Amino acid sequence: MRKSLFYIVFFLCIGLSILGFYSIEKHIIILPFLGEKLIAICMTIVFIQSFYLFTKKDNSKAYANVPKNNQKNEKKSLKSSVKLEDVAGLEEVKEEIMEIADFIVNTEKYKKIGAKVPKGILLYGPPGTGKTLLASALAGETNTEFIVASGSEFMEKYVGVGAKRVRELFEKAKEKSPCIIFIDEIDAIGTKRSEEGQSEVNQTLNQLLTEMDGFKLEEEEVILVIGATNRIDILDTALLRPGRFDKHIYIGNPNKIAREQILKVHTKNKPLSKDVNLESIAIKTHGLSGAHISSIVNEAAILAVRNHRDQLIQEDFDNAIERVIAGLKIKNSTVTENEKKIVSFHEAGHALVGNLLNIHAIEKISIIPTSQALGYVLNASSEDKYLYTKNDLLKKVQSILAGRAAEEVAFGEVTTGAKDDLSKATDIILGMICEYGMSDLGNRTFNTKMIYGNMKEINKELKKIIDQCYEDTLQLLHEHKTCLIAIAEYLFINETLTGEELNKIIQKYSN
Ligand SMILES: Nc1ncnc2c1ncn2[C@@H]1O[C@H](COP(=O)(O)OP(=O)(O)OP(=O)(O)O)[C@@H](O)[C@H]1O
Ligand SMILES: [Zn+2]
Repeated sequence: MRKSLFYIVFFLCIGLSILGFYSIEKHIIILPFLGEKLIAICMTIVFIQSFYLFTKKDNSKAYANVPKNNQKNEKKSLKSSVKLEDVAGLEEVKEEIMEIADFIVNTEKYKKIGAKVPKGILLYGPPGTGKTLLASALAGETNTEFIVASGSEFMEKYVGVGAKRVRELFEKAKEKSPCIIFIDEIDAIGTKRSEEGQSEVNQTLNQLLTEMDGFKLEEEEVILVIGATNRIDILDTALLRPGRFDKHIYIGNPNKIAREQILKVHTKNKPLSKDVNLESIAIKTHGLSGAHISSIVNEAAILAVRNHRDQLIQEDFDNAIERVIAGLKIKNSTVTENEKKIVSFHEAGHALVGNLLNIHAIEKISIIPTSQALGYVLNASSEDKYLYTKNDLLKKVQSILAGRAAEEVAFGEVTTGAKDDLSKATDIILGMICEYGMSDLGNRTFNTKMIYGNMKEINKELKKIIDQCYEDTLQLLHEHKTCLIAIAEYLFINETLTGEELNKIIQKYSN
């Protein structure tokens, strides 16, 4: 509106000036009010407007280089045909997703009672584990529009373009409500904001935060934003706050049972020969993701065609596994059977000692490799504790050393797998000696200078405490060796173990 008024005045003034000059030149009166004064005013206005037009920062030029289809960021929304039955394994996650589906389908029910419908869910975990698949299954189950975007497509070298695209994305979503926006690789826009530089990243993230805070939805409108990332650790904490992505769901690599289920889903429409044993394929694909398994099945089918067979045989799968694993070269992607056995004992040791010394409730034990470790014990979050007795700390050290001790009890020798454990145990004991006055060196602290001055005594004390803890742990594990073996065997076969299953095994063997 303001723009058109600008041009009306501009052309009107040009017209009047031309008419004015013409009438002066020809000595005729075209318009009675068109005197020299008015001509001068019109020319001044034209001059000012032309000056403005030439000097104005031309934003449209900046956008001109942005590829045409991106300029409008035309996002297609679509109905997803994926259903939860297409997502194999991930039983607990599926349950959570079904609860969220109920929020979307029966919004009224929740709004009536004053319950807030979740705005954002963050799915995080290693690549290829089915995050995208889950989001589209949620859209499929609820029959809602599904808008897919990727964090990287909001990143442009032109400042402001990313923010504009985020705005357009949400406008589109409001039109399509009820709708699910899926933003893959959200870390591309959601990294921690920097003080200076990277203003494009900052602006785009700020826009996303504003949109999520502000989506002022009409009564019947429902928009759910699902973000996916492999790197939750680098996300800006502002994104994870309540009201934004406040629900975080971890999606890890599948265990053996889940891998077998994924194999079943992906071989459903493929002719398999009788010799194909999905369980044995599941065992051989330890540490691989759902995406890897899907490509193994596809590779096996290609091999069958190449060999002029109309059925997939076990050999096709074995060769496909080799090819996929060889092509991966990912650290920890798969471990040998022997390593898997050692890791089973190592993690069983941590879990058993943690339980026997009553340190913390255990939620889950896993020997599925991640990029950080070959296995892990996940503690159930208990209430925060700020004060520890000397005995608490010694027990903690024992549970940390229990991985290595279990290796020694089972195999008579230790591996390099306890590197991190040793460094954690050392840190705790150094704290006991130098910060908390909990050693035979007395009720005192040591500052850095003093540590250098008393290095020998501190080292001696450290060795004494850590050796004693290790001895105690070894003894405890020897006493409960049958139980240790039972846990390790269960882990070896099933790859994951819940706290409940662990308690059952311990109860069975400790009587
Ligand atoms: N649980 C599963 N059940 C069935 N198929 C799966 C499962 N997990 C992964 N897949 C297969 O792997 C493919 C890739 O999965 P998806 O794209 O959902 O992974 P992602 O976690 O989003 O990966 P990224 O983090 O790399 O984006 C899927 O299309 C599917 O074929
Ligand atoms: Zn360990």
